[in-house]
Amino acid sequence: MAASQVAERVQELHLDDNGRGPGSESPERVRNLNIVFIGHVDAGKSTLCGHLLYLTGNLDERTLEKYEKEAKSKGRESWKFAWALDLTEQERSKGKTTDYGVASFRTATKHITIIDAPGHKAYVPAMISGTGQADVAILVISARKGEFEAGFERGGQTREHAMLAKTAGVRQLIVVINKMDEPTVQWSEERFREICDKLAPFLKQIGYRPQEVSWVPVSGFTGENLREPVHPSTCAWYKGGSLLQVLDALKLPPRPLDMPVRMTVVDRFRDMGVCILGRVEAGTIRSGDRLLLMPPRLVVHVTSITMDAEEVPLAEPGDNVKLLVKGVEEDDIHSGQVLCAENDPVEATTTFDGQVMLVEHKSILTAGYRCIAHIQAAAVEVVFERLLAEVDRRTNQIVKKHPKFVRPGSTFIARLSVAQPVCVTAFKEFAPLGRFMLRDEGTTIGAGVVLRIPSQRAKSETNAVVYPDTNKTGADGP
Ligand SMILES: Nc1nc2c(ncn2[C@@H]2O[C@H](COP(=O)(O)OP(=O)(O)OP(=O)(O)O)[C@@H](O)[C@H]2O)c(=O)[nH]1
Repeated sequence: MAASQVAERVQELHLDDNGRGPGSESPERVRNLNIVFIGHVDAGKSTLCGHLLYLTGNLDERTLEKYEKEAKSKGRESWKFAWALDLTEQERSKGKTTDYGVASFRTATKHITIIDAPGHKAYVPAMISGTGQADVAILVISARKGEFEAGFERGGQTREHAMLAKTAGVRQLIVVINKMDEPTVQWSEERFREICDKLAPFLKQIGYRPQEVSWVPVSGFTGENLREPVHPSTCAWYKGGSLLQVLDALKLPPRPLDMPVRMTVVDRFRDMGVCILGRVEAGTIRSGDRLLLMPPRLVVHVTSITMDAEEVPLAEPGDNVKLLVKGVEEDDIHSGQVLCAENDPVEATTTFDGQVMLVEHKSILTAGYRCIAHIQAAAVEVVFERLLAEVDRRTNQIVKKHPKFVRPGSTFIARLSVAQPVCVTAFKEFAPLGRFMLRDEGTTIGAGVVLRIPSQRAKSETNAVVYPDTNKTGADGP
């Protein structure tokens, strides 16, 4: 699905009133929380999303019956909830999500936008775009015998997705152990614990602190423990809240309202004029504002702002919005660009120093190596110009200067250059524009944070290599 179809999808789902009418000004308005569903193929992400929409009144009986009939006619009856998000023919006939789907619902305290990311390996770039917009990730694990194991082993998407979520800066993780109803599981505490015990050390290793992770057993298919806590006659040992209760209790991430505007561009299309889809990372955008599109440095006039198919007067950090704009042509706009405050734009660069964690790579890596860097929604070719230092990940101290090569598993600092200018900032100055992921031949090989932009060295008055805040790397670093 092109991201331009997102708005149509949201409308098709008969969404509830989202409380964002013209009078709903900050700070009283209900705050939005973006949640991405990630996990191995067939873990049950789409089913879970569809069932949550149903239980929150955003998927009516009639539509569900329609999906059920259509699914049955294709021999895929059990897929009826998944069809609420898997809307393309290709997705339905294959039973696989190929691009991320978006919908939203309300809980007692929050407006929640859900992003259903595809699980299949081939669709990781779409998953990266989806995750880049999220505040919270729900890592869906199938408890079914053999399925957890297949997803968690090397090459499975459980590890890769969790790592990508961490690198994309998603601080809160909810691990949903799904398919608890399945005959090989039957709400077994032993199976639940076995999965938690295997996953927890891995999550810690990639940087999630135990207090950032919640664990919830559910059945996306029967709906147990989604809205109401699971009945003790089905599961006597689980004493925590239902998935919606856990979501309701989450703290909202801080919103940098007072910073200059930064909105990452995810897509563009034409609909009564030129439209830009993206996520506000900092500042407040009001209709009537003039912004600067970087890197091309074009002035953009915002004529209206739409969120969840409803016009709103302003957009704040964390909001995924559609801007109707004047002053630019559709062809001027590309994913990965950043809309900025006109008097304080982010600069574009083709060179930056980054601290990289090389996770999976078939051999050693040397200067001159090329791969694809995902920087916000942009995918650009990147070259490792120079290896500057190898770093001990735990202490963040340099262990070797100017290494000739680095091995898989190592953390190092390198000077990187990209084919086209990109908008990045040092991670410690503004984290949302300071992260990147590296992929080669369809595999995620590493992740990194921007340490500095060499041309800006004079400003920082130092020639020394600058590191991310050591205290922060455990939580925010790659
Ligand atoms: N028994 C049982 N089956 C489930 C549950 N959740 C999902 N399934 C089944 O698992 C299969 C895959 O479900 P999907 O929701 O399409 O999985 P997905 O993770 O979205 O898959 P991709 O979109 O391909 O990544 C379908 O046959 C579902 O009916 C569950 O809680 N219990």
